Amino acid sequence: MVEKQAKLPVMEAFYTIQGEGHFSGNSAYFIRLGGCDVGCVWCDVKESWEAGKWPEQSVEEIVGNVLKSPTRLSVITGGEPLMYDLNELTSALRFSGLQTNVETSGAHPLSGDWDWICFSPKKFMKPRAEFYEVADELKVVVYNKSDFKWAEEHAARVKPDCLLYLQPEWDKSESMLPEIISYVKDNPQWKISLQTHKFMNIP
Ligand SMILES: C[S@@+](CC[C@H](N)C(=O)[O-])C[C@H]1O[C@@H](n2cnc3c(N)ncnc32)[C@H](O)[C@@H]1O
Ligand SMILES: Nc1nc2[nH]cc(C(=O)O)c2c(=O)[nH]1
Ligand code: SF4
Ligand SMILES: [Mg+2]
Repeated sequence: MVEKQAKLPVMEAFYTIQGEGHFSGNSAYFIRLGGCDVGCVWCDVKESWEAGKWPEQSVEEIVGNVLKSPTRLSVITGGEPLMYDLNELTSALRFSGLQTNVETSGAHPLSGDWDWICFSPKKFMKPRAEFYEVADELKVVVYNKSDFKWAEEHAARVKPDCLLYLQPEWDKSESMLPEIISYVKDNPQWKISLQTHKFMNIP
């Protein structure tokens, strides 16, 4: 019997520098899967939302492209990548010696074997309870002052060793970055994550 291979809608796949969070500054190969139903009003990749717009690729094709780059770090993002069962993709990536990192809102069931889970919960769709157990990094986007209290509610639920990041919403940076700086000085368990790729003008 021939096993059916999973196909996934790939919006784009690119070799760049991880711009955000704990791995910021590391070279990384990004795989951006199309499709998201979370609906964040400030989402910086709204064109990803409609899954049907993007060509489907087999796991073999996806991994083959990653291996053309010299990096050993893969980052699966979207869209919301966990709208799909990612077991097959992550096993193939790991089999090829790649580190598997994911960027997720946690609004869909967890699948896949991950070396690093960046959990970025959203007000627009309640995250699932399992993500608090597995998150390596909690990355809360700060859009207004009420988001600090909201961030603490999630921080109270993650594992004690989960790293805590506040990331300014890109268009609100001018007003919110000073607030974030002050908050982190008063609450040093938090760190700042900036979208450094946007300053570097890279993908
Ligand atoms: C585009 S999302 C894709 C992955 C997943 N859907 C999620 O939201 O985590 C990648 C990261 O960018 C963040 N992000 C999206 N729009 C942003 C914006 N306008 N400013 C700052 N961060 C943003 C998200 O919170 C998430 O951490
Ligand atoms: N360079 C770079 N770093 C990133 N970190 C998270 C991103 C994402 O959109 O998931 C992202 C992205 O789009 N580009
Ligand atoms: S969950 Fe992620 S991809 Fe989906 S709308 Fe929110 S920021 Fe955008
Ligand atoms: Mg991005």
